Amino acid sequence: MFRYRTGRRPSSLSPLHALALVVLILLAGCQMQPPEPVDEDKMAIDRMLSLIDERLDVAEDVARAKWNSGAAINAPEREAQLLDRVADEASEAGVDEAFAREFFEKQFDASKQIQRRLQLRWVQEGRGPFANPPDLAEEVRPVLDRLTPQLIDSLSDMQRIARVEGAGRYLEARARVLVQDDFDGEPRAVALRPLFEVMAR
Ligand SMILES: O=C(O)C(=O)C[C@]1(C(=O)O)C=C[C@@H](O)C=C1
Repeated sequence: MFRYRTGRRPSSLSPLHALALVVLILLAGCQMQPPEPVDEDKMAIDRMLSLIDERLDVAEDVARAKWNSGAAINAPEREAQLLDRVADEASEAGVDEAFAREFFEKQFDASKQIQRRLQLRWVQEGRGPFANPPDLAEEVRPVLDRLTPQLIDSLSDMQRIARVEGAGRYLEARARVLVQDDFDGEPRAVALRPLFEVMAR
């Protein structure tokens, strides 16, 4: 038969010991919290990620324009032109030129990955030309051109935040929320690589 046992068990903690234990657990908990960037830095990281996502989104318009015109996905002369501008604007903004260059090269690579994967899909589907493709020179590239100075501005924030403890961890967590993961997240990983390389974990 079930019997409720009364009386103190020999191993019971005294109230003082219990309190000390609670304080110790709380202290350990505080120490285990990984360091986080301050709110202002978090907002700057979110802004950077949103801009990267916006730029990746433009790749589909580029792919549609090129699908109809038959232009090559790789456009090295356009990349060179953009990189010249990036170098000028980066040095004006105090952003390390090599960092800015590497960052934009990876954005081009990510865009080309998306364009190739989309066009491959359209080939497999036996797609014809699009009815209303966007105009590459008049409509699509100007969108990318407007993003360039904003991205450079954001790179200057990233350069400042790079040594902040926990910035890399925050970047990683927020990237999963704010940046598209199309095509198994490969273009996203490519676009973010230069940031992960500089961010403190
Ligand atoms: O403007 C184009 O033709 C694009 O394909 C876009 C873009 C870019 O991301 O800026 C990507 C790849 C090209 O090699 C050049 C530029």
